[in-house]
Amino acid sequence: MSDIETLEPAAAEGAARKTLTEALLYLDGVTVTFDGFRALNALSFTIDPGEMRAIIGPNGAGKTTMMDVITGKTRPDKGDVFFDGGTTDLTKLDETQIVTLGIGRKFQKPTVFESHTVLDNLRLALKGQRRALPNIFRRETAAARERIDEIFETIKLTEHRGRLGGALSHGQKQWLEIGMLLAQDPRLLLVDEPVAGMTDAETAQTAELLREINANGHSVVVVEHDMTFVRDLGVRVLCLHEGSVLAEGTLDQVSANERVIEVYLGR
Ligand SMILES: Nc1ncnc2c1ncn2[C@@H]1O[C@H](COP(=O)(O)OP(=O)(O)OP(=O)(O)O)[C@@H](O)[C@H]1O
Repeated sequence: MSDIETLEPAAAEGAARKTLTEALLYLDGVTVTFDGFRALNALSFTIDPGEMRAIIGPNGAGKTTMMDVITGKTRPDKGDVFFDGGTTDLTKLDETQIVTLGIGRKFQKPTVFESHTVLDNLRLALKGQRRALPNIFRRETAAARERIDEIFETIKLTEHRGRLGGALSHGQKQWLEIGMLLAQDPRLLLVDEPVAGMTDAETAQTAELLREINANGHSVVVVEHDMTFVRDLGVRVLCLHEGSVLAEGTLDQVSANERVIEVYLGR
């Protein structure tokens, strides 16, 4: 056994872990190594059903790798990753199966179809209609139309539905993409730095949007560096560092943690 394999992180201050059967998402001892470098080091945390959680931490802390593990893009070397009260072992599923299970991911950069209308972007994303562009010309059911209207209300783009995706502002593209995720009705949304590059007003509106999505019953994990936004979310915060949990709690608790100040927030 090499030295690196013997290094286990200490339990983080403020950690409030649920048992396997209580948790929507359960990570225990998850380790990912790239060429001998530990991107995740015995990472353990849980997300409650219906919870929204913010994940912060310095560059290279392992936030992206953590999301890659949850979505099946990266396989852990060690550790457990379970969904839905321990019923589903995510390490045994591929990326498509994990999406089908109800875990949706929004990457940092918006990837809407720029040459299609905002409405067609959403139609394409609707469950069962994602296979090919010609699907958008099929007749929509009343239920699908109602769902599209609802999502437009939520993402506040109703009046922009006839515009081309490429004509939207950066913030509007991010909201449209969040709407496209919602069209798949995921139980858990993973959202990576949604407010990077947004104006202050867009940032505030995004916090409101995610709070509403969460209030509608979707669990949400948001990775973000913008502390004003994290404060606006008003949820429990997890700070990652060197691939494991450094601190967990309210934003006030986490930002008062000496180690978090030292490695991330600064004085
Ligand atoms: N495929 C890979 N091969 C080698 N090293 C990798 C790979 N992916 C990530 N890493 C390394 O693992 C560490 C964790 O990276 P990760 O991208 O998960 O951090 P992060 O917290 O998302 O950082 P950021 O805030 O900059 O996005 C980094 O040191 C990174 O260089």
